[in-house]
Amino acid sequence: MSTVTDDFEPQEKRQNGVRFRGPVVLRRGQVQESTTDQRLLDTRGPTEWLHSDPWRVHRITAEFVEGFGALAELGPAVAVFGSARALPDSPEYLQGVEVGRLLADAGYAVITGGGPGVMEAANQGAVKGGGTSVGLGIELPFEQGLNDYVDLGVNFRYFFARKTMFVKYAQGFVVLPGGFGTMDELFEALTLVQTRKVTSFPLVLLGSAYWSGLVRWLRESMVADGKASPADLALLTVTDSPAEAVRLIQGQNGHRAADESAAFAEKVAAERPSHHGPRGDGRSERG
Ligand SMILES: C/C(=C\CNc1ncnc2c1ncn2[C@@H]1O[C@H](COP(=O)(O)O)[C@@H](O)[C@H]1O)CO
Repeated sequence: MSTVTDDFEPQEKRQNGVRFRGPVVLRRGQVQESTTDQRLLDTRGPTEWLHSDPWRVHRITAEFVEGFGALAELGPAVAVFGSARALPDSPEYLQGVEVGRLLADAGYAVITGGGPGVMEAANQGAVKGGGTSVGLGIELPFEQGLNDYVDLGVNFRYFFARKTMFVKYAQGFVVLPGGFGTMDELFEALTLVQTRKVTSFPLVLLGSAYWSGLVRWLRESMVADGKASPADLALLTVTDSPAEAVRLIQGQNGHRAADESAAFAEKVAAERPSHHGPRGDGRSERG
């Protein structure tokens, strides 16, 4: 028989092997060792999950609604991606802090995946620069929670809902060295720009030593083999300088985010108390 309760239960949290589901605390054998994404995608699981999928749509919708609601008034923002495994004294972490700070200086809110490594670094930089530090966390089997530098955080169960938020609320991506997660985020954005689903969306790769091998492969294999065009490759810019990365973002956005921030703040103030104004950045709506 199909069960609908799971689709409306509150967000789950896990700490030291204990699972918290709203007011419910689960220990030992009661702890369910899978995430919502796993249960949605796992066709080998008990059939109740398959029958309850139609009801799950409500929870997916709620995740979009909560994300849109939390980020609607963010103003100009840039997403920073990179390895969850970068250690605090690594060059990547230090560059993440620097780029987060410079983006904040330039008037951008900084959006990350809210996790450790480069995400934490960029959030730390945003805080240091006096900017808005945003983390869009994801429920993972080895969940670590939002890093301490996230000031505005939203936790997602579904990767696809979370990914929509990055593209919808950022004006560009700065991508530091990373693994599968970083590649996923980079190539999703590349595909959206290539197919003109998103326009004027700078994609800056920070760290030429790491990225040049990938760019070479894209040019010498993918483009050479006719699987993408040289113009598609030109959508990516590689730099070693966080300052240059921010300039590239500003250049493609056509104006300084600080100007937009001020205009946006005025617009929001004029529209209070409704708090439901448009994005105010002059860009078309995404997602
Ligand atoms: C693996 C570790 C922690 C995992 N925690 C994460 N929290 C939030 N977001 C994450 C996490 N891991 C991956 N992501 C997303 O993918 C990108 C980084 O993945 P990569 O494979 O490390 O490149 C990142 O931008 C996130 O959006 C700690 O050991």
